[in-house]
Amino acid sequence: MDSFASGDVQPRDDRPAAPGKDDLQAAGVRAAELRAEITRHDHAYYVLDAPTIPDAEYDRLFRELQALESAYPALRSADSPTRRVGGRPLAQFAAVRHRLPMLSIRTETDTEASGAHAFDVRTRRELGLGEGDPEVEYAVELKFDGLAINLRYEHGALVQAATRGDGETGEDVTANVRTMRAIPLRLRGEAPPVLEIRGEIYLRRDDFEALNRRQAEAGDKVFVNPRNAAAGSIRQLDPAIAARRPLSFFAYGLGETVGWTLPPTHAGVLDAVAAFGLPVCGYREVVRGGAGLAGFHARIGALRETLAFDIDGVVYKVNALALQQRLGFLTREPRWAVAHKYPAQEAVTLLRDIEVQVGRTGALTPVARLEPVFVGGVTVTNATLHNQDEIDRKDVRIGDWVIVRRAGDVIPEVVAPVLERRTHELPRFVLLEAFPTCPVCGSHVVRGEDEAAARCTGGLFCPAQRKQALLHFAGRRAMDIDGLGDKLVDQLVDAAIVKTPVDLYRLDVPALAGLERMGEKSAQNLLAAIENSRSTTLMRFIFALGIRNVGEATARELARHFGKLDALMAAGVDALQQVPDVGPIVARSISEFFAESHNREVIEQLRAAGVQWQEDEPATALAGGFAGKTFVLTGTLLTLSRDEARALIEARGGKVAGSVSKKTHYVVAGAEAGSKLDKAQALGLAIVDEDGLRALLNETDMNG
Ligand SMILES: NC(=O)c1ccc[n+]([C@@H]2O[C@H](COP(=O)([O-])OP(=O)(O)OC[C@H]3O[C@@H](n4cnc5c(N)ncnc54)[C@H](O)[C@@H]3O)[C@@H](O)[C@H]2O)c1
Ligand SMILES: [Zn+2]
Repeated sequence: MDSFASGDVQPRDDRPAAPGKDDLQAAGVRAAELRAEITRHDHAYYVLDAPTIPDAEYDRLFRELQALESAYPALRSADSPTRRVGGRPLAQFAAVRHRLPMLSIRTETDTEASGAHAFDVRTRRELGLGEGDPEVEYAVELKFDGLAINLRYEHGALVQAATRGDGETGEDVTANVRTMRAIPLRLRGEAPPVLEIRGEIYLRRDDFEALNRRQAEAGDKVFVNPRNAAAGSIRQLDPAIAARRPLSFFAYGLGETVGWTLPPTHAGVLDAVAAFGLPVCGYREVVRGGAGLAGFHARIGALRETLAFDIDGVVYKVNALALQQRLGFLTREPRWAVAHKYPAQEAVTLLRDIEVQVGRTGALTPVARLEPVFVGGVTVTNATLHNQDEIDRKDVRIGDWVIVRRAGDVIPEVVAPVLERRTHELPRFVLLEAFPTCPVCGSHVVRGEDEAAARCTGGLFCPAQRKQALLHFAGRRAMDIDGLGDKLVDQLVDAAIVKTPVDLYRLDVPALAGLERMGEKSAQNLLAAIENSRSTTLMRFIFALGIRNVGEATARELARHFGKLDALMAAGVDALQQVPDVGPIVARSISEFFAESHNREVIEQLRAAGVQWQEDEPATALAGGFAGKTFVLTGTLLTLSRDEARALIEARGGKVAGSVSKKTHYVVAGAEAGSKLDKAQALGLAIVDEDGLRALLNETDMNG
């Protein structure tokens, strides 16, 4: 077991009375380990904008080191990460020496209201306030999850924008920041000679998702979270790229000011900053005492998920600037402010296994079985992996350490594997290999080219799909069983009275009598409706089967084309594609459905139970000469309109498709044929002109 998993040490404020020599030695070894580890993560996070562990894990390491250093003062060293802010600035940017250092904020424990009260108690103590003294006033705001920036305005004009860097020296990112619409190039109103405004550059969640979609489509790097996307956008060298990134900004404080009379409170400062034309977040208040802080923490916690942007907590600041001055600073943080975080939404744990869940429509969702982990306020043991594409994209494998995310009431998900902790090669997970058959019903599992999900094909039989299948079967446009709605289907299935549609035809009054709110009269009505449905049409019956991709219109065409159910059930993919509107995807769904023996059994049982319809002779095509042949029409034909050409081809059993693919048999090219012709040539397809088409038509007519 390595350091992340064992990093559960809580900070200790009181030192042990007399640490033994061995303790000190062990603590020294651990502290050195932690420093190396933290330094590595600092680099990944601050310099590369690409962290490899969740913040909560990092915070745990950091607190453990702080606790060790406070317990064993001998271990303190000036170069410890606990003494420093942020990371080293990148050398590609010009260095900016901050007039006033840009610090970090102390973080209070994330347990309920205690963090709020602890800060209030400490502040009162440090200000020397006693019990009789009034409550301290605090300005409270959100802790935005982005990147700190210092904006320097001289005589109202933006002259420089700098990152925090290591707190003393930041990076000059003026050119990039100038492209941001949220940041005014000129202040409104009467501006002082020097005014430095500090705030956070961040990305809204929707902007972040759109950005990642664009990145993925362009084959570019996808960002882990909005914070890293914002930091990566500001800290790159081409302002044209920064200009295309949808960055937002909130001001939360000041740097150097010259020639400006400051308002007496922090809240007043933010009002003034807003009046200068900078965005200031509306979620801020002035409250009193620990209870006031705790109240704000709870209010924001409740609406956190509904915000348009990520926050990781709230920030409490002593409101009066005079008191802020009295409190002053520690090495890396002011004494007058703390961040009070919310329970972490991400954690690292072991992926023990991948199982699948079968949904109401037969879709198989891979589910991660996890070593239990506390995240987002609850213990999580399962998380969704969505589908095979997501597993491939994230490259998640059984045996990996994975980052798990649980935000609000959202289903926990596996975000990514921690690749650096994959110590030996693990096999890739392939859902169709792990689950060739449905774990619920044993029917075979398929995955269409058109969709991300793998599916159980046993639609009529599979217990997971039972309710959905019965509802569809009984629907008005299907078997039209009046009175068989959601509630009744739930009752019948939950009481195991009905498993497949066949069981409907075996119901009687005694079986129904036991159900809640089912009187004798309604039982009889239902039975009459079921009885009525025994006599139906082939089209309704086909539709009622609930074959994927087969709607009412397709069911009608199938019934017309095949005339008999057995002919439809025996048809292969090619024969199915002769039916109007049936393309390869629909043909595949149909043939997979009938290939599943569980479905065939249910159909046989339905027929045996007396479900019947009128069967017809198959509709015959004029001539079958073009059967199985796909044509694409392009350009203008001389004597035929497109519709006429199409009708002639279809009358002979051929199909006309809209686009050229490897599966196209003939491309009919008229005058001014464009890209379709180019593509046909590139694919080496048979290309005919209008005369050629006529010749083909004649030929089939003679042979047919
Ligand atoms: N995952 C990793 O590998 C990794 C590595 C390093 C740091 N981190 C994370 O970075 C954070 C520590 O970094 P930090 O020192 O920048 O501290 P911090 O981000 O927790 O707090 C200081 C920063 O908060 C920001 N802030 C947001 N809203 C504010 C407001 N209303 N008022 C004032 N400031 C506000 C400012 O940018 C300020 O610089 C932690 O959350 C830590 O988990 C993670
Ligand atoms: Zn199944």
